[in-house]
Amino acid sequence: MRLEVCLQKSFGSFRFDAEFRVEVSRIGIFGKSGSGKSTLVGMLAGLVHPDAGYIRLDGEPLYDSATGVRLSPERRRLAVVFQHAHLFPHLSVQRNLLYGYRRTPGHERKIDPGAIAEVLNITHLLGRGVGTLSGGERQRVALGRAVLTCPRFILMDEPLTGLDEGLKYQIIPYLQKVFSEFDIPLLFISHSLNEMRLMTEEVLVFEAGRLAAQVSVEDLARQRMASSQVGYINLMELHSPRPQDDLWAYRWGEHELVLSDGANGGGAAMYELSSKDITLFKRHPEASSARNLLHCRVTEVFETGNRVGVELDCGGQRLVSQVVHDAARDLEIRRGAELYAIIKASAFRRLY
Ligand SMILES: Nc1ncnc2c1ncn2[C@@H]1O[C@H](COP(=O)(O)OP(=O)(O)OP(=O)(O)O)[C@@H](O)[C@H]1O
Repeated sequence: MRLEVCLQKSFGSFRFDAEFRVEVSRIGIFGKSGSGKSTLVGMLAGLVHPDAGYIRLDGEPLYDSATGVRLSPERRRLAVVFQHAHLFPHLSVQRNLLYGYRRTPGHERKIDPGAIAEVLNITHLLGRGVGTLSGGERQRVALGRAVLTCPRFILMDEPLTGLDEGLKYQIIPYLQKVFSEFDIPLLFISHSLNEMRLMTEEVLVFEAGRLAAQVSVEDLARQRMASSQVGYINLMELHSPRPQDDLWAYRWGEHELVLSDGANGGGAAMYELSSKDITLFKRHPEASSARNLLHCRVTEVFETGNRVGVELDCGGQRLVSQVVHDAARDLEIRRGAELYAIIKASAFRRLY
């Protein structure tokens, strides 16, 4: 997908004014409350009328103030999923799901309703009224309904905000599966960095209606490290745990990691580990209460506020740690240096 945008819009003293071009299929829109994220979504979807500018999708103008093109929301063939699912309360889950599908011309219907219901794990809910659904189930139905219209891309405006942490992380694997299996481009709005990292590749950062940066999601995570209380969050997908005393052992590249919070079921689980919870040693420490001692090599050193960010290669796996400048000097941290990283079993937090 190629999306080219140049838009201006004023609401009283607020002015949105941005120009960008993206060619990846998972785009993030990141920014504080009031920075203009929903205004952009509204203009892309055709729900908010811009003052001037253009929107081109794969070269086709959806809006162009210079030539007078202004496609209606239906003709843009984009789908929007909002924070609140906006399901039709008088229709069953099945009829909600099929609402857009039935209105989509036959030759554009590329996705089987049964397949999407299965991926979203809502097959058992099809006969139910939507009033009986949990928040997470409602969002899965809303996403299914959007996907079944076979849109050219899906705009998700803070779809997980308002759900509690546990529920949010239960839904993310479903979202990931939908977007990888059905190959639909995604524009995902959130002010959660973790959500961005799990859902997108490239991020447009908005500040007060202006595009402040267009960066890879990894660069965004590093840039935010200094201002975040939790530093850099290492996201680690771990598989097939093995019980070890009352802890869990996971193979991780050439190493084995020992965690106190092991996943039941044995499938893939996503963990987060803060850069602040990794202690570095220059030499092998003889004994430690921490259960994880990893031999690693420094692959990159970068400044992050008044700390030094240290990217490590730990037996083929990547980890980002952080130290103060004095510690970086004592440890003689530089690219290629060999170090030991120590991590407590309790430092890993399971997301899903
Ligand atoms: N229809 C409108 N009329 C007047 N002002 C509006 C309208 N829509 C948005 N605004 C203003 O435009 C600014 C940007 O709003 P917008 O909803 O785009 O921000 P946002 O980044 O999506 O915020 P949030 O994260 O809180 O949803 C805000 O100051 C908002 O009050």
